[in-house]
Amino acid sequence: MKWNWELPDWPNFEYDKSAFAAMESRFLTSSGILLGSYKHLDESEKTALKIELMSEEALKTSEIEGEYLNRESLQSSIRHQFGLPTEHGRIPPAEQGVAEMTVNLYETWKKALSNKVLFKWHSLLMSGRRDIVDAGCYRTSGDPMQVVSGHVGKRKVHFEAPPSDRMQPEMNGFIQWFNQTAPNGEQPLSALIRSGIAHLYFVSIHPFEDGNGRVGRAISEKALSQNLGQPTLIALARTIEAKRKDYYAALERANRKLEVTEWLHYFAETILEAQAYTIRCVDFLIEKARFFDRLGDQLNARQHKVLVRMFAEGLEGFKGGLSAENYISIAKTSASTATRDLKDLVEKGALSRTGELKHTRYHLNMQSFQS
Ligand SMILES: Nc1ncnc2c1ncn2[C@@H]1O[C@H](COP(=O)(O)OP(=O)(O)OP(=O)(O)O)[C@@H](O)[C@H]1O
Repeated sequence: MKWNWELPDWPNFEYDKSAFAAMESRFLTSSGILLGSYKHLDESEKTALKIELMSEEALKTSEIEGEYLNRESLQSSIRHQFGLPTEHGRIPPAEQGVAEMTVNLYETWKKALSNKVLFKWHSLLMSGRRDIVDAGCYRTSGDPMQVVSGHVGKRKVHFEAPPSDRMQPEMNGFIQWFNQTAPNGEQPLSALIRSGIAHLYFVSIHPFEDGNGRVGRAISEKALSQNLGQPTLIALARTIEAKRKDYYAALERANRKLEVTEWLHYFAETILEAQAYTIRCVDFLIEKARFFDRLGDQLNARQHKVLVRMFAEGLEGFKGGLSAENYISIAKTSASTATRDLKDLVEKGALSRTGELKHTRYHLNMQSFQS
């Protein structure tokens, strides 16, 4: 059976456009909501959110292929590139590279795609990799480029990409398609369809020796930013990573045909889910600001410190809730003071309490401050 790029109509992808009208309009509406909420944040909160979401994306896009990077180094590197103070010392090359690529993607979203941009991203991603022969250029190896899984003897080939000598013409075609389908191009496409085709089209060519998934996800985010007319902080890689198997399965079902409605459906759902996460992050920050506005002068220094620490855990919250022991260790106080402080926080509606005796746990009571 042939791969998609071996079919006579390659790369003319087909799909049922009408199947995406509702999702496209949901995407645009939610983008408007996001923008509206974002305006409620002050400058320092906006910066914190930007750094947090960008480093999470950099972390997760690497994790998809099993590369586990250091979160603090990523954050530090991103902060540094935005000219913000950092505490971290030397940043390892892998973290530095992906952080630089993430910032470049954010800052140059408007620019047309080109070989040069892709080469730059690739060389950044390959920073510190001595095993890569073709860094910052398309692959040249005469060996087949395959996506495989399993150990030797039980290897399964999920996909084989076009041979290396086709890379430059294939990529010229891809780049031309990407720029032509931009909102200001000759054949504009809607956001979700364009972003989804861009990803599948790019990973089907698989032009680099390594890093194709990461560059492919960056391309999809660039497409979304261009269609929205502003840089997105969409948690795409985070959402893909959370259901990594679905991602591989969706690609595998799509790579032998040019009818891509099913793939686009998977990808559009993923983008909407990613966008919903970003909205929750913004809402969380707004809620946090309201929470402290409301309670600020009623809190003692220990209570304030512990609540700040709980909020630092983000949307996922303090795993399993906060215990009295956690309070004692964060506030550096005695058991009796912790008991009194915690009781007071529950009475003030700042925390809710679950469990009894040594299983007692405390959770941020965000809902109680919603108007
Ligand atoms: N069946 C498939 N058909 C086409 N593309 C696939 C398939 N399965 C996986 N892929 C893509 O190939 C990528 C892996 O490509 P590659 O071998 O270059 O590793 P990588 O570049 O290190 O990946 P990543 O950037 O995600 O870490 C996946 O992330 C995915 O985007």
